[in-house]
Amino acid sequence: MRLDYLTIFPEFFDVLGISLLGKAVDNGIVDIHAHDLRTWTHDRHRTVDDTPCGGGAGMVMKPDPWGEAFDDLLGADPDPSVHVVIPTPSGTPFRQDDAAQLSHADRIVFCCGRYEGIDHRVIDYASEHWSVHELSLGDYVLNGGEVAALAMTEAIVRLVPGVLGNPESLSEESYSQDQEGLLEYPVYTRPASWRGWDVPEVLMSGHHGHIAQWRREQSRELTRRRRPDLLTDE
Ligand SMILES: Nc1nc2cc(Br)ccc2s1
Repeated sequence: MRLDYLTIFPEFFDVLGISLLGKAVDNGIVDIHAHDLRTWTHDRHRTVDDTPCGGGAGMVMKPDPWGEAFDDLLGADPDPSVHVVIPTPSGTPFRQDDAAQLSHADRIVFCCGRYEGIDHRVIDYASEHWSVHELSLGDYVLNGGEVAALAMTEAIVRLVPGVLGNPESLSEESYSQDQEGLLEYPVYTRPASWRGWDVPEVLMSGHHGHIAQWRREQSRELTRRRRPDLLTDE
């Protein structure tokens, strides 16, 4: 899997060389390239933004640098197997299913906007050539798409075979299919008693059936309280 990041702050993505994702890069599972969008500017000030047409506050990212970056990175031939991800507050919610689908992609290009956003014609042009995903992390606004791209990258890459040491742990996580899309149950480890708080007895019983039942009940109760929207049968 090749991941490209178009951004005016490429150093944001230096962190991807650390820990699990770093190992995935060292093992050749993932190939990461961060690009400074100003590479594709030609004026003395390396300008990437301009005032919004129709007025309004702030600045909008000019289309030219993005188009020239696409030309260099992707060429002009349409290829639906290339996924262009644009983090944006106005995007569709990024969910575990999106991470799962994108984990099968061979190529993902993250376009990290700043200011008031990217000239919409960039999205229109990209949509004619590649598979475009305008995705939001949640109902809040960041200063740019870089932090969102990092979060999406981790959610996607950890699902790629060979990246996680113990892929079995994936099946018991929140939102995973095996968890029926429910929130993950509370987890405990030793000591059995800590500052007056004990590990639930059932988890110390060694009775796997009872433990599985308790965990299912905990997941449903937690989901009912915190995320009733995830419950499909109520
Ligand atoms: N939640 C999000 N906020 C932002 C802001 C900008 Br500016 C660009 C992308 C995103 S994704």
